[in-house]
Amino acid sequence: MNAALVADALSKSFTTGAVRTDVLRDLSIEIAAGELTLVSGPSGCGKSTLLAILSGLLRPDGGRAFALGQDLARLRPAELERFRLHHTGFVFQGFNLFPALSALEQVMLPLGYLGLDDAIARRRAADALAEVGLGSRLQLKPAELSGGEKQRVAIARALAKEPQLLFADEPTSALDAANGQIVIDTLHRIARTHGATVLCVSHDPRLVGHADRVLAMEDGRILADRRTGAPMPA
Ligand SMILES: Nc1ncnc2c1ncn2[C@@H]1O[C@H](COP(=O)(O)OP(=O)(O)OP(=O)(O)O)[C@@H](O)[C@H]1O
Repeated sequence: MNAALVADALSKSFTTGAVRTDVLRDLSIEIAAGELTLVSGPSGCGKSTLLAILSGLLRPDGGRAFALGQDLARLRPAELERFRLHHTGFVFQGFNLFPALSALEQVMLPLGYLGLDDAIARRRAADALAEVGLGSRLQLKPAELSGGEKQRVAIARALAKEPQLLFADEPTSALDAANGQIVIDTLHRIARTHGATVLCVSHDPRLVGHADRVLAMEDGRILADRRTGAPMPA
């Protein structure tokens, strides 16, 4: 398999006071390139922790995490930062937008960190916003956008970097059914048309039918792993 992400016997615990919680227990999984993989499971089962380790935000206690063939533990902090800047995009539940910036400026910002010149960044950002259906909303600030539109700005911001890896943590949980549907269709289309590997963590059952593959997690382990044969979104 052409694996973009590999978890190899990952373990992770958190200790708060005298209480130790084993969050991941000897978890191994390979995530194929170019697919939308959904990690589902009850609250607290370790989904976000798995995503944080595979995206290099968090170090495991045991086992290894590989992204695009790179053993993340072997990267020094600055190298890891560069790897994440160049190869990964993130979409979070809370959108993480800057209140004072327009949709276009939000999307341009990380392109500036990548060193793109202003005109190229502007064009790429406008293209990404058009791709998520916000071509006519470029100048609006977060307060002027609906929840679904804000999440689509966040997706455009991740997409404009043209990352090989896109991580989404509960991207639809703050949205109503219709907007949640648009967001998941958009993520699915990104996986198909951009060849990006999308790893999405959610306990939203609406998402299951839209993923290529669903990993059901419980108590720090993968309990079930199934392909869904999801249709290509329109
Ligand atoms: N930094 C931390 N310090 C202490 N405990 C933590 C930390 N991060 C996560 N945990 C604990 O680890 C467990 C798993 O958390 P995680 O966020 O991975 O679960 P989840 O499946 O994503 O849950 P949810 O669906 O509610 O977001 C929880 O019990 C949580 O309280």
